Amino acid sequence: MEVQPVQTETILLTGGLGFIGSHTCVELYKYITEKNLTQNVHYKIAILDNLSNCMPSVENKIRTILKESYPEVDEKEFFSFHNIDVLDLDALNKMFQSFADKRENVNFIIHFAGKKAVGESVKNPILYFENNVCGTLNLMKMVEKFQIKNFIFSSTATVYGETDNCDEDNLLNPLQSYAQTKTCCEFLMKAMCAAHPSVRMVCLRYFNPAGAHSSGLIGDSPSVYPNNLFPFLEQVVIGKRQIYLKSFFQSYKYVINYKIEKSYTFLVMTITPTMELVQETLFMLQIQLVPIFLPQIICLSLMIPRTLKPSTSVPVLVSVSQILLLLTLRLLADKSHTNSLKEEMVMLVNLLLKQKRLQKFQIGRLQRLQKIFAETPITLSKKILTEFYEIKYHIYIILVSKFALKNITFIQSFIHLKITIYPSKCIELMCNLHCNQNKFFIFLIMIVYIYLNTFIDQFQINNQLIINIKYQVNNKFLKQLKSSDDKLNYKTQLIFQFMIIEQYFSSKNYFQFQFQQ
Ligand SMILES: O=c1ccn([C@@H]2O[C@H](COP(=O)(O)OP(=O)(O)O[C@H]3O[C@H](CO)[C@@H](O)[C@H](O)[C@H]3O)[C@@H](O)[C@H]2O)c(=O)[nH]1
Repeated sequence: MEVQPVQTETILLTGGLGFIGSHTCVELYKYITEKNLTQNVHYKIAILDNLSNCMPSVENKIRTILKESYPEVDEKEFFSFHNIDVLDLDALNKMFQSFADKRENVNFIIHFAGKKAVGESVKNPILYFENNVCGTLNLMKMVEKFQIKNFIFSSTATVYGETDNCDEDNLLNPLQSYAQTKTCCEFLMKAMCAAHPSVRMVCLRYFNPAGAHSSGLIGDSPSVYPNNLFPFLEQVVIGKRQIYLKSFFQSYKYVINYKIEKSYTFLVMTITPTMELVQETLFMLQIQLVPIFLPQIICLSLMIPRTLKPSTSVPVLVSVSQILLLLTLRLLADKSHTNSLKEEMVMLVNLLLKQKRLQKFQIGRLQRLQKIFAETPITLSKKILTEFYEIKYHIYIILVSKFALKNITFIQSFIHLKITIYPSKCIELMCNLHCNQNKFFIFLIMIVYIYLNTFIDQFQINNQLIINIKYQVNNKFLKQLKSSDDKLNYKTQLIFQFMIIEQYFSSKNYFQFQFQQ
């Protein structure tokens, strides 16, 4: 029997050292490695990046993950990095030609290289149009010249404009330069599809992606000022930046210095549903985001180090209620710290009671807490939690940790809503967030899932992971959430991009580029 020669094809990820690109690379590598074992066509991955918004070290971090995933495969053979700018047409030509010469033709491009800061795009449209549109135009020249058949484009949900209804059939309404550059690129792709019917193109219009790889090696770590809330908060946690969080219910602040260590026990989020508070928070965080990208609800998260040792390295200004809640959680998690934590809480409460600017209800609460401290640890924790849950319009999400899984009945005593999560690569990786509650909810689940995976090692989940979320919100919101329960998984505009990419690779016409106006 005649043996078929193995053919090699290269998948090119532009901007592949960036946030989404690096995760795509890792997932794709797993995918191609499986394929390479069974097929006559072998795939290689090449990353092209000009390093303008990423750390050069990401390359090695990706390699580490690849090696760990498949120790038996030599990653150097299947993964290469090229420090090239998409604006440099000569360099692009040379690179594509060199792949062709080696008979490793590029047949897939996933295009992430682009600038993405909305605020900056408004101030500097020329930079954005040049970078995003000309970069894509150059790649289209390569598509034409080297007869590349598959092109996936990292677009954005901002092409829809200020609307909650982001159906693909909607009219596009890009409001700022960033979105306009992406829309331009989409039109260019549409024109290319019309001119070259055999070329398949896909646009991914995602919202705010967030998350990190479970190895903790790669995540959203921009080299410039973070544009998203989560990398911002993460930089606070690692001590790169200071953060000033303020409780919306307690007007004073308490400065606390905690040494932030690598391993975290809990992530607690305080969510507040009004836009004013969002604005206030952003102001506090000194983040400037264009409002349409914001969810109606914003999460403030604070990660808690495994050991709560006072230190001068990272001053974090948080609200008293958060600290108390966190200490309570610590208390629940680790009985050995019970006494010292209890002392810490007592100290905190006493200290707070001495504050001059306390309001009546705050004094009442602190006094109730004082009484609670006299009780046994478990009753104490329950009571404190209950105390916090009574805060109207606040939602506390307790992440289910190893501890919590063991104590699921305890957690269940706080349940109002039970959510089942089907872990999948796609969810772990990232999903997208937009302003409506369904999506927001999925976003939360995703964050919960990502952090569980990232920070709680030995965390075993088989098919289902139940996250219990206790919340106290107004009835309307609650009803809406409940009634939308069934739709949570699929009836959203979220794009789980890896699902898409996988399907894209495996089905011939399914993702034929579609564009409607
Ligand atoms: O001309 C450029 C501009 C950027 N980059 C690189 O491209 C990557 C972009 O990644 P990052 O800034 O982390 O952005 P992501 O969060 O991955 O954003 C992706 O998703 C956005 C939509 O949400 C798109 O706008 C972006 O183009 C796309 O990269 C970075 O490594 C940059 O160094 C280039 O190589 N060439």
